[in-house]
Amino acid sequence: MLAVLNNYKLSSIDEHKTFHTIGQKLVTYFQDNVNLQPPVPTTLATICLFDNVTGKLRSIIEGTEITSWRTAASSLVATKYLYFNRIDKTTADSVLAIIGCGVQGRIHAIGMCSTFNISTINLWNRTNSKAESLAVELENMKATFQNKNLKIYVHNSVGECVAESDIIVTATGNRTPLLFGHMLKTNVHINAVGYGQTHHSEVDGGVYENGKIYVDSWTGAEAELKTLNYPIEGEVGEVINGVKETPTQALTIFQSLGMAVEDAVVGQLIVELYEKNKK
Ligand SMILES: NC(=O)C1=CN([C@@H]2O[C@H](COP(=O)(O)OP(=O)(O)OC[C@H]3O[C@@H](n4cnc5c(N)ncnc54)[C@H](O)[C@@H]3O)[C@@H](O)[C@H]2O)C=CC1
Ligand SMILES: O=C([O-])C1=[NH+]CCC1
Repeated sequence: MLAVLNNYKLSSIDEHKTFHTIGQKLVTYFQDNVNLQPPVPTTLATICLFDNVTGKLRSIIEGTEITSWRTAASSLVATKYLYFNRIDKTTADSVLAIIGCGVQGRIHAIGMCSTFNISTINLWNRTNSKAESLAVELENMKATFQNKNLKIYVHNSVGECVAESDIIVTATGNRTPLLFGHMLKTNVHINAVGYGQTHHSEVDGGVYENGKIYVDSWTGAEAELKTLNYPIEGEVGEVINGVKETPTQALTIFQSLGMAVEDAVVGQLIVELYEKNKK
């Protein structure tokens, strides 16, 4: 995944300076890593930054943690613009479902509950004990969440987990659909994050058929969603910029692909912070 970005600002570093970045991320996904002792993350990443004048390698950054946070951050932005902007916020009492409680499921749960007024979180994982562990961790973090009275439930089936949920995150490596239309209530937003056989493996075609699909990047979608046989409405960025209207339809899907620009910019920020603190 290669990114070239010119003329952008990192206001937390210097609001007047303009940055130029060439970055590349290498990412691997080895599902059996969880069975090692001690376990190793299944998704591992390394980010390289290159000098934009000479092309010379400038920094190599451990990118696993960056991948987790930037992926959850994209889903948070998508949820804000595709879901929270279409509902009546005064009566909003949103219920979140996390399908797959690994690294991504955990970070999405923490990010969503820290950012939005989530009253209930429903958890499901193939191995139930992992969902139970996340439930304990979230219980201990409640004081830091927007809604301090958050209710946390662990479910034995995906259907039970999503039945009352408004916002759903799918973050498994499942190669066949787990989420079907008949399981969903109306007015739901889905963040489809996991990569199985394809990016759209976790969600059944019937859900895509009845929903409005948004992506992080058209370029990514052209390469990585060739087998998705349903129309894509637009990029989340196009909704943010007002090029596309905020959806009013009840079912929206953010098909998360992951963008190299996210990794390159966060990588650049970390290098700048490192160099600033060295001085
Ligand atoms: N869209 C994006 O930008 C990104 C997507 N991903 C993808 O998200 C998914 C999750 O990544 P991580 O949380 O890092 O992995 P992880 O291995 O930490 O978590 C995956 C969870 O899903 C469960 N799971 C795995 N295979 C399953 C299956 N066949 N059926 C049901 N449950 C299953 C596991 O029990 C585990 O708890 C992966 O497919 C990964 O490739 C990861 C990073 C970025
Ligand atoms: O953007 C990314 O890092 C990934 N997308 C799918 C798996 C990892």
